[in-house]
Amino acid sequence: MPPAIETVDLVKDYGELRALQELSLTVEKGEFFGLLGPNGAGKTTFINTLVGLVRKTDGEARVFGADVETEYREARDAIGLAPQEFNVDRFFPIKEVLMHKAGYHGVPEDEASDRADEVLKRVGIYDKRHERFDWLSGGMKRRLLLARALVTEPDLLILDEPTAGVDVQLRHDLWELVTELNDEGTTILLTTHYIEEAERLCDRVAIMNEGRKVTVATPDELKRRGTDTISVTLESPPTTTPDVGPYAHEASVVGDRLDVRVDDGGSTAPQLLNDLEAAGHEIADLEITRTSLEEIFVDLTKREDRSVTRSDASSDESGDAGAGRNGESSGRGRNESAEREQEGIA
Ligand SMILES: Nc1ncnc2c1ncn2[C@@H]1O[C@H](COP(=O)(O)OP(=O)(O)OP(=O)(O)O)[C@@H](O)[C@H]1O
Repeated sequence: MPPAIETVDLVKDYGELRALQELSLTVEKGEFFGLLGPNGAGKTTFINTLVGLVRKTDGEARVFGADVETEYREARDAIGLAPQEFNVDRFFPIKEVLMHKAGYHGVPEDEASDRADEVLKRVGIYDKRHERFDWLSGGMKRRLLLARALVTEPDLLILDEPTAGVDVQLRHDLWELVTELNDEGTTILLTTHYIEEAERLCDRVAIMNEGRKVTVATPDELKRRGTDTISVTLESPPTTTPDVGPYAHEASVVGDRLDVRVDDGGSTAPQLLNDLEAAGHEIADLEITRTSLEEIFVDLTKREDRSVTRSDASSDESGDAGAGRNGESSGRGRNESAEREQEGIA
C-alpha cells in the first residue's frame, strides 16, 4: 500500500524565494500527522502543491501513489481540503455549495444531497443548510469548510489551521470530530500554530522552518529532547553561583534561587542537593519544571537569516509572486479552473 503522502526532494520557488527546499516527507495511511512551523515556513505551499493549486518547481509528490501533477485527478479525488482562508461561494445556500463540490467530484445529485445533509449534521450546522455563507458566524464558517472537505468522503483530510480564531468549545468539537474521522481510517494532515493541539491529536509531527524539514518525531519523542530545570530556593542568597557537577548544562542565581538545567530532573535532584549541602548551602525549597513542547519548538525554529533564495530563478515562474496567497495560475484545463472557482481560488 503506498503512503498517503510521499514527497521526495520537493522544491517550490516563487520567483527568487525558495519556499520549499528539497522537502522529503512521508505520511503513512491512517496516520494523524501534524505540520508545524512558524509563519512563512512553507506549510500552506506544501499543501497547495499536493492539491494542485501550486505547481512544484522540482522533486516528486504523490498522494496514495498518484503523482499530483501527472495523475492530478486521482490524487485530488482522494483529498478533502479545509483551507485556512474562507474561500466559499457566497451566493448559494451552503447545502448547495456542498452539493456542487460533490457533483464536481462525480457524485450523482441525489447522493450529493444526502451526503451534504449528513456532513452538515456531522459538523453541527444542519439547521443552517438554507443560509448563505455570509450569514454564518465565524465558527460556523469553519465548520462549513470542514463539511465541504468531507462531502467527497476523502481518504486524506487536510486541515490548514482549522482552529485559528475559534472559541474553546468549537475547538474541542473539532478535535473530537477529527479524532473520530481518524479512528474511522481517514488519514489526516493538520497544520497548526497551537502546540497543544498537535500534542493532543498527532501521532507524529514534522517541524518545518524556512521551507526545510527540521525534524519528524512523535510529540513524546520531541518532549524527551527537552531539558528540565531544577529550581532550588536557598535559605541565604549565594554571593556567587555555586559549583555544581558536570550533570548541569547551566546554572544561574536569581535572588535566593538557584536554577540548574539538567537532562533529567528527577534522577539528578538528589545529587544536586547533596552537592549543595556539602558546599554549605541550606535548602528551603525545590521545584522541577520540564521544558514544554512549545519551548522545544521555538528552539528548533529559531529565526535564521530569512534570505534563502534560489540562484537560478527562471523567468517563466516569475508570475508566481503575483498569483496571490492561495495559489497561482498554472494553465490547467477547464475542470481544474472550475474547481478553483468553486473553492474561491479563481
Ligand atoms: N503565491 C505566492 N507568491 C509568492 N510568495 C509566496 C506565495 N505564497 C507563499 N509565498 C511565500 O512563501 C513562503 C512560505 O509561505 P507559506 O504560506 O507556505 O507559509 P506557511 O508556513 O503556510 O505560513 P503561515 O503559518 O503564516 O500560514 C513565505 O515566505 C511566503 O511569503
